[in-house]
Amino acid sequence: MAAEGEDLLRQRLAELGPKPWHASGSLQPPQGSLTLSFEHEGRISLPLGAEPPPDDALQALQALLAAASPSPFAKQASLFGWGIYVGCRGKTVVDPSYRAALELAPGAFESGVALPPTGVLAEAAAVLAPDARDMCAELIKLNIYGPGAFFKAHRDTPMGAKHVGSLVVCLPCGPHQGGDLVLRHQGQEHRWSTAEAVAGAAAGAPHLQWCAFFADVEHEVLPVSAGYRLTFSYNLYSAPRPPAAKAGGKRKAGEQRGLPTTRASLAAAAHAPELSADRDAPGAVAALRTLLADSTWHPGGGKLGVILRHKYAAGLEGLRDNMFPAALKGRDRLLYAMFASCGLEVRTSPIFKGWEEPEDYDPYEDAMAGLQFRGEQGPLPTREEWYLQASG
Ligand SMILES: O=C(O)CCC(=O)C(=O)O
Ligand SMILES: [Fe+2]
Repeated sequence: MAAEGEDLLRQRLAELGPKPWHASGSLQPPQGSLTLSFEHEGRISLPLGAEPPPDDALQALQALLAAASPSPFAKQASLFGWGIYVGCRGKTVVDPSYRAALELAPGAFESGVALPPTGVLAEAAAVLAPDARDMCAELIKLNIYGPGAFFKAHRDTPMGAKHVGSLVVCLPCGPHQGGDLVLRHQGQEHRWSTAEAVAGAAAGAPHLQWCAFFADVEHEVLPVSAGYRLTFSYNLYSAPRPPAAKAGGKRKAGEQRGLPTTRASLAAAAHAPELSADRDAPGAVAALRTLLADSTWHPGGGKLGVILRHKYAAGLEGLRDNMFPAALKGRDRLLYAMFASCGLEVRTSPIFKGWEEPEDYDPYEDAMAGLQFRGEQGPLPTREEWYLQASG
């Protein structure tokens, strides 16, 4: 009876798909704010204007391209722990077969729109970090994608325990083709077509388009086939200001980079799509309640183990003490809500694998192969059972 109940709970948990892991929107910038000033008194006003753009707009664009440099990207040497993502900064390299785009560092330009409006932060926070008291955005760079530019699939460099995700804001430069941002997470794909968004908004006043996603979401910018696609990249932190880089690091405090930091009135995000265990996981909640009501099921108490689906850039203590459960993302947050609403005590129990293991190495599969090889008798432990044992 209890064994059947456990099977049903396992099945219901497996059926839970990923919960919100990206958000997007559009907004009209304050009038006159869509200008970028850069070196040698360069200045460009967006949008570029009629199609084809007037000569002075094209000249300004050429000057912007001349001021920009090829975008490097961080080749990541990362260590993945189970449930926890300990990011190690990799080497930053320029490799045009991986990322062909131009960029301007925050200190190299000024703009009236580099600061994302509070509304964007509040909307992004409502989806990505509903419990966060603060949310700030740290401008990383201005990306410039001309014809042929792209950025292959990657994950952004994890920036510590308060790093929630990335925000990309597309500027209304003019029509472009291609350049979709494709997000992938746990078998799901979301395509953010900046070309369509820009074209859709072109009829009325120019709009800024934005898209935010968790830091562990893989994403890729497909090749731009015509026109120019200008975006700002930001890191989002659940903190009032970005963390200062370590001594000796390239970056000092965010403010010293002249970066915008916004404290959002997050409470204003009234339409926060709060996760509710009863609404979003009714089958799993029912299965768990039935089990809990069964007096033959672990009469003296027991442990249930569920593997986190997201990766977290946090030390062990960070995830266990400071950030748990506020930092939990998407489906992990839902699971927490579900267990807590049934009166269970919930905690994280980190499980590590070695530094040398490849990213897709699964210690469970390895251990099971070992057991089978040795001809062990009896049913093999489930993944959850094995991890629970392994974590002590
Ligand atoms: O421009 C975009 O849409 C994405 C940029 C990006 O992925 C990055 O800067 O890491
Ligand atoms: Fe990225």
